[in-house]
Amino acid sequence: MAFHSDKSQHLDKIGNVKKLAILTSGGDSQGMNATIRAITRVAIYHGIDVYGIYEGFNGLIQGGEMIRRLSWDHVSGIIQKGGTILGTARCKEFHDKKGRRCAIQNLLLNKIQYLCVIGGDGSLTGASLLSDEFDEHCLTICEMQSIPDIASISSKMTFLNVLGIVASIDNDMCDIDMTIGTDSALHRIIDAADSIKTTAGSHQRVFIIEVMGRRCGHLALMSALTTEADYLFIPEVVINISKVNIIYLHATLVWLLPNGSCSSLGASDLPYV
Ligand SMILES: Nc1ncnc2c1ncn2[C@@H]1O[C@H](COP(=O)(O)OP(=O)(O)OP(=O)(O)O)[C@@H](O)[C@H]1O
Ligand SMILES: O=P(O)(O)OC[C@H]1O[C@](O)(CO)[C@@H](O)[C@@H]1O
Repeated sequence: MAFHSDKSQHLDKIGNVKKLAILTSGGDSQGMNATIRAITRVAIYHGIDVYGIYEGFNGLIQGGEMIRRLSWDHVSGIIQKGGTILGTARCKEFHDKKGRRCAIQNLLLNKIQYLCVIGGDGSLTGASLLSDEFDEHCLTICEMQSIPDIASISSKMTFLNVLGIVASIDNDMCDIDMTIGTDSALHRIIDAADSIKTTAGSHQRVFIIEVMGRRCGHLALMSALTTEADYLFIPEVVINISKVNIIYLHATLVWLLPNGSCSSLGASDLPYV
């Protein structure tokens, strides 16, 4: 493997090797590993030190062992695997400024100025806040003087570059064709729905299939179309369930709705069929 020949490319303004950290956050989605692999290897190719932050923003707030160096080999053999080798999480503390200040503190301590956040809309909102608040948090951290030499570290780290990559099965991000993970999730739903249909047909039963997608009906809509569902309920279209004509003993009646929509639709009141 040939590495980048221009050594100056990977040095920052004061001559240190650039450090890039990667984390995955929110719901896991197929393709996160391929993304981690691609970023790690391209960065290493350019002479940049790469770090993995484990368990999303939790790991960034915790620091220490949760931030570890990633080598070329660490990301070997993961391209086809679902989930994320870095682990993912939802992190309550990150919603608060105090949590994000801890995150900045750990980035300073590790001298990391480039951060790549792989996740859904929530994760990228958090990442964007981290970038916006960088100067403010640096100032507070210096004033608090809780870390030795923090003022000198902070004076050398004058910026934080944050890159967001949209990975979510929900496909709920505007201006992009498809979020990483959506297509694989769709395949899974269609496989499952196809199997359920044969049982529905054999028993003359109604099956309600709840799919994921949170407040976005994309997965439900696409899978309803491709599996010939008779009814489709999505958050984007409000339907009065009492007006839906339930056809008893319909051979393959399949409904699709994103998770969390059941109670608002009153679907729990449906008659047993
Ligand atoms: N408004 C926000 N401010 C700060 N941090 C946030 C915000 N929204 C989300 N986050 C952080 O990002 C994490 C993940 O967000 P969320 O649960 O919305 O998942 P997501 O990134 O949208 O992924 P998915 O689409 O797979 O659900 C949250 O647990 C929280 O730590
Ligand atoms: O059980 P949790 O943590 O709320 O996660 C479920 C949510 O995560 C997702 O799988 C991905 O965002 C959504 O489709 C779903 O609503």
